[in-house]
Amino acid sequence: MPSLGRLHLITDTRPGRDPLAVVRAALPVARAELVVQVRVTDDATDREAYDLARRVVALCARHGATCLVNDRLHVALAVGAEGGHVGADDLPVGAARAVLGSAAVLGATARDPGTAAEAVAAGASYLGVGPYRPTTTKDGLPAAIGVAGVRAVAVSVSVPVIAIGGVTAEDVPALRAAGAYGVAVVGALSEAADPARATAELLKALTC
Ligand SMILES: Cc1ncc(COP(=O)(O)OP(=O)(O)O)c(N)n1
Ligand SMILES: Cc1nc(C(=O)O)sc1CCOP(=O)(O)O
Ligand SMILES: [Mg+2]
Repeated sequence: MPSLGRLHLITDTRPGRDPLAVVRAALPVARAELVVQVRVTDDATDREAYDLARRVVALCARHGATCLVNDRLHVALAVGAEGGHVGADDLPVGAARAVLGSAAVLGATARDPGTAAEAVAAGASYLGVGPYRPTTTKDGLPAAIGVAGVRAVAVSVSVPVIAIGGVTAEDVPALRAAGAYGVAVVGALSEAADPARATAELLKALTC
């Protein structure tokens, strides 16, 4: 299994965004520390997801970065992505592992230690833990879990914890101190005036 990057960039599904432009800006800066998770809206077609993921896989390969596909594991397999990410509404973690195979990177969403333990036992190779803060990027999330919620999961598992939800570079020291291995962001890069510079700031905070 490839070693996991610490900075996870999730593609922005909101209208008017250009996810590939953000990926292109972040890749040369973060290289192998970057994991790009291709996430599309629920109403996007599989063909749309495939076309985006295929392009991201090609870009990541040039820079030694990792591409994962959110939810749609058949798309991950079809484009040759390194793996995928699943949550409560997706395939169960054990089924996702069976689909992707033992060598794949498989992320699972966990908001508490109990769910985290189940996900790891079922084959998750990392956990997405949040929402750390309230965020406007995604609707329908439960209340923010804060540093304490991230720490509660991080101390309970042996796989990397990736904190998600409203994360900025300023949050990274506290999240690392709480045991997070890395962070996943949408807005911190997609909304940045200079996504390459924002990538460098996040990376510095994650690796210093
Ligand atoms: C790194 C990371 N953590 C959590 C999530 C959320 O996944 P999920 O709960 O399945 O929700 P959707 O992203 O599918 O809407 C994630 N994608 N990545
Ligand atoms: C896709 C996603 N999942 C979350 C969860 O907590 O499950 S938070 C989130 C969006 C993260 O975007 P931003 O960095 O802009 O807050
Ligand atoms: Mg999901």
